Amino acid sequence: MNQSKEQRILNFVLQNAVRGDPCSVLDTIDKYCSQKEWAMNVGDEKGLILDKTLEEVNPSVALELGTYCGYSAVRIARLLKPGARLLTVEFNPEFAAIAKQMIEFAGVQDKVKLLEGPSEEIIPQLKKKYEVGTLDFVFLDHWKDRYTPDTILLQECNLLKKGSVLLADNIIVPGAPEFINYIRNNPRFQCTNYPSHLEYMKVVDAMEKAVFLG
Ligand SMILES: O=C(CSCCNC(=O)c1cc(-c2ccc(F)cc2)cc(O)c1O)c1ccc(O)c(O)c1
Ligand SMILES: [Mg+2]
Repeated sequence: MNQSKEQRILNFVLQNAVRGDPCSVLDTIDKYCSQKEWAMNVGDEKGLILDKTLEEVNPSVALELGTYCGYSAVRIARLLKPGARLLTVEFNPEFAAIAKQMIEFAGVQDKVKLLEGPSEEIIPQLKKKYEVGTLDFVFLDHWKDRYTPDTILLQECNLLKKGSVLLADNIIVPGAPEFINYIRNNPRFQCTNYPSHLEYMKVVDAMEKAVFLG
């Protein structure tokens, strides 16, 4: 059976990146996806916005919604302080299997817990089943029409505290208009827009940061 694009990306990393070196894994994925096959990783340009936000927040507990091949999980985990951890949620079992191998090859598996299933089922389990108190940082990069309901669910589950930071990918492409309307008109969030480009393309995109005010 012919391989999926995600399997081809993983194989290219296994054959060309340095095991245990997260930066080498990121550079290798970016090289493949800009030169051979486009894929929906946050990428190198928006990845810098993710890096800067993480350096500001320096989270102890981070959540990612939408793991895909594990590019942003590796990107986040490489910047976490000792003892900090990332929980990443992936709905698609094929993507989760690829991401698991990608995370292990990069050597960040001790910092990352990959949770397979729909975010709406996993978020309500975070406190009891995954021993989460509150989340310092949340990266939204899954179905764009889930950004708003999952942000509401995070609040309902008391997973956000004053100062928790949400960072959302793809504000313009594919777009998350109802999320932007919700979060910018919600007095409990302080929002900042970061113009950028769609990964590996000249197409305009943006990220949105939203700080929970408590
Ligand atoms: O992972 C998923 C769903 S698929 C990945 C979402 N991401 C995108 O769709 C996505 C798409 C594009 C893009 C595609 C075609 C274009 F022409 C242009 C842009 C770019 C991105 O950066 C993206 O992130 C998931 C996880 C957990 C759940 O609980 C759940 O329900 C779902
Ligand atoms: Mg994205």
